[in-house]
Amino acid sequence: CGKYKIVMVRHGESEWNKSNQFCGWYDSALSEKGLAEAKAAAKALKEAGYKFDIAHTSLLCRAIITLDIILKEIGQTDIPICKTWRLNERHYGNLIGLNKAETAAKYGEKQVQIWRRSFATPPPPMEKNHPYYDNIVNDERYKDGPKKEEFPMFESLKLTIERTLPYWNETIVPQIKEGKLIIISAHGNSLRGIVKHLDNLSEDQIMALNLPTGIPFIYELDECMRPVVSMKFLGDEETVRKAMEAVAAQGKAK
Ligand SMILES: Cc1ccc(S(=O)(=O)Nc2cc3c(c(O)c2O)C(=O)c2ccccc2C3=O)cc1
Repeated sequence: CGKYKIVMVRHGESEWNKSNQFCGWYDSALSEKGLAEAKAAAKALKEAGYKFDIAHTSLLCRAIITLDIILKEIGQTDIPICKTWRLNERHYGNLIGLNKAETAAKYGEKQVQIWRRSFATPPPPMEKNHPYYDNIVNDERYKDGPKKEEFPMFESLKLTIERTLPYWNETIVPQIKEGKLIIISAHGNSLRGIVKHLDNLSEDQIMALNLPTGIPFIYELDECMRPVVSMKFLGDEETVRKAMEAVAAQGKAK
């Protein structure tokens, strides 16, 4: 087995996921289903009996509340919680708030297909007249970063990964090496950045990987931070089997 372990979990459905709207840095709450997914993740972690030393999460409440539900369930609400914009979901720019039909109507099906398949092509920047511009850009939760002049108005998956990995390498890895048992509660695309890095996945491989929501997974790492166990899902047999099948099937999807 590996020298080190780390637990990660992708938060569940948000209200804007439910209404099929691009969410990104908009602070959409967990839906009832998303809360239930957090509770299921919490039960799985309680079963597993991990004693965490520290937790990391984003500045968005859907990830923070998922973490809170987990820590309450396992009776570890006293551990330090580090919140960082670097674990935020990808910033979908001017698409934030649009649903599928509005996106296609505004930018065309062809452009949607290009964005859908690309690693480095960003969505259009959020404009000053965007309905949620002030809500996001002027939120005081960003007082400790990113700097005003570097505040993203859009992110490709590439840009998202490039701002998540420094946090992994400079903050989380040293804590793992100190022997801390860590839990990360974050988002589909920020967790993709960590998984891509750990398993040395290609751009195509990581774009094909949609992490299941509300199912904690473990990485066991050797002393050089190389995975000896990758993405081991936690939960009842049925949940774990379905998650593994879902991830395996994506890898094959052409
Ligand atoms: C809110 C929403 C819009 C479009 C869809 S989709 O059925 O067309 N599928 C889809 C669409 C996209 C994407 C996607 O993964 C997807 O499944 C993207 O990743 C994406 C990234 C940056 C800009 C635009 C997109 C994007 O339009 C699903 C949900």
